[in-house]
Amino acid sequence: MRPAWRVADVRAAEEALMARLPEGTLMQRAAAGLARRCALILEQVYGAHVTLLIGAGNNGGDALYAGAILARRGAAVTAVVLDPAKVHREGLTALTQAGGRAQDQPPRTIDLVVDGIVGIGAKGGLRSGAATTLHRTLERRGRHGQRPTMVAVDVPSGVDVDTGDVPGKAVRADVTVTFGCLKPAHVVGPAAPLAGEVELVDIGLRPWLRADPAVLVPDRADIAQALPKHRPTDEKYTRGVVGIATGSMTYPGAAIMSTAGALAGPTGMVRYAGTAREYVVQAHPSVIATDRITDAGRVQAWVVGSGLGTDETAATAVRTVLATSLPVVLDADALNLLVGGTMADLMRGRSAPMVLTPHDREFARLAGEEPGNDRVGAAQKLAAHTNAVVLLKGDRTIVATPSGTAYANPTGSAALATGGTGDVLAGLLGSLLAGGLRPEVAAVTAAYLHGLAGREAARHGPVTAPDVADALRPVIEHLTR
Ligand SMILES: NC(=O)C1=CN([C@@H]2O[C@H](COP(=O)(O)OP(=O)(O)OC[C@H]3O[C@@H](n4cnc5c(N)ncnc54)[C@H](O)[C@@H]3O)[C@@H](O)[C@H]2O)[C@@H](O)CC1
Ligand SMILES: [K+]
Repeated sequence: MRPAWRVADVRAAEEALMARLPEGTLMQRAAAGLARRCALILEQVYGAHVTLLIGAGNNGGDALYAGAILARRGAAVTAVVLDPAKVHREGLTALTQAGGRAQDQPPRTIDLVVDGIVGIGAKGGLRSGAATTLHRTLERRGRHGQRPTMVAVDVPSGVDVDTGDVPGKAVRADVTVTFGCLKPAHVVGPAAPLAGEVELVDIGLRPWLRADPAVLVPDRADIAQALPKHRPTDEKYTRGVVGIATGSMTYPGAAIMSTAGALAGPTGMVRYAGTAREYVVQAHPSVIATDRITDAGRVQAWVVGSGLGTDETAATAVRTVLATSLPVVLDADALNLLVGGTMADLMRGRSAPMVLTPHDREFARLAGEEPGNDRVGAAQKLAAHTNAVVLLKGDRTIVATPSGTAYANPTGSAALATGGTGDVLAGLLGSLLAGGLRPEVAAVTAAYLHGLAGREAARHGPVTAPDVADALRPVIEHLTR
């Protein structure tokens, strides 16, 4: 897992580390890493036109020192200083001594922009002067008429570093070069896609980061390790049998899609219980189907909700599943049925794992308020309140546990914003729970695989939920090979 830390924790670590080093060491390390990446992007530094956007703090200092390194290698470096009274003096001197220059407007030709407007000292959206300069800069073109490459220093300026919120205008970077550790804005919220590709430069900070990370990001190896490995001695109950209680005569598609998600997972068998049974068996002949949950036979986890509707039959289904001592995924309509009343009591009384999978509107109904600007905090709060793992869907899906650990999924894809893909996710998650994964591991794994499957499906054109379900098996196979 790749951890990301909040600003206060980064500052504390930097202070502890800086106390043992000659002044300016960290900035030199940061600038060296930044210049190295810019040089890689430019391929040929000599003769390249580099513009530095310089704000009032050390973020600008990093950019100025990196600019000095590039100027010494023959780049034409121009610093556009937003507030000359508050510029990083030593950095500016280093730049001019290396042959760079400072002015208040962007030059005509720009191959590469270094965004040193603001870093972890940011408050609110980009200020108006900075936004105007950014706008002008983005109108410029490179030596070959191309759009300039944007490299953000530490974070794209204008984002809220701790929450990943984007309160106003902000830089959209192609590459962000960050120092010491990732910050939440790189991995959650609307800020995450603005960071582009994130490169982490080691400045020796890691041993000094003593606080718990704000959020953890799984990578391929984590997911490959989490996935159950099949053994020759396996039978269906060691692989996990999952029960699906979704869909209805009105919404049979939800039942078919959640079953498809479950079948794509590492399950030994899928049982279905509900009024859409005939449709499900037609679409998936290997599924054992009954009308009622109580007749379903032995399962090791339940998925309930999507397409059930909210009538009495649906409420009975949710109640019946919650009354078992099995792990449960509560999705879609089940979440709406949880709002208020006896369901909440049933949830509180359970000791078996539960995973809630809301999108924003379902979250708002459940929590009584929108997820808001701090999606990690919101998911953590709902998880603590419901005693369930919460998987808050989004471009960067968040998984939060009742004890406060949070994960951000890095494989999100706009392709997944289409009807029925949530059903596939819930089914897959159920099959991972039935396979014995801890609920937060199952949720993180399901989100990751689902995102990869969405990307894979999108390579062949517009994506439908069946495409995502179909893409899951090869994605899982590839990952575990
Ligand atoms: N603290 C350290 O040890 C290190 C810090 N480094 C760099 O220093 C940065 C932090 O430096 P600072 O603490 O000086 O803070 P910043 O440089 O991030 O920002 C502070 C300045 O930005 C202005 N500002 C705040 N919000 C703004 C907004 N929304 N729009 C426009 N301007 C805004 C403020 O007036 C303030 O003067 C890091 O992000 C990193 O780039 C690196 O050199 C590595 C070491
Ligand atoms: K920046």
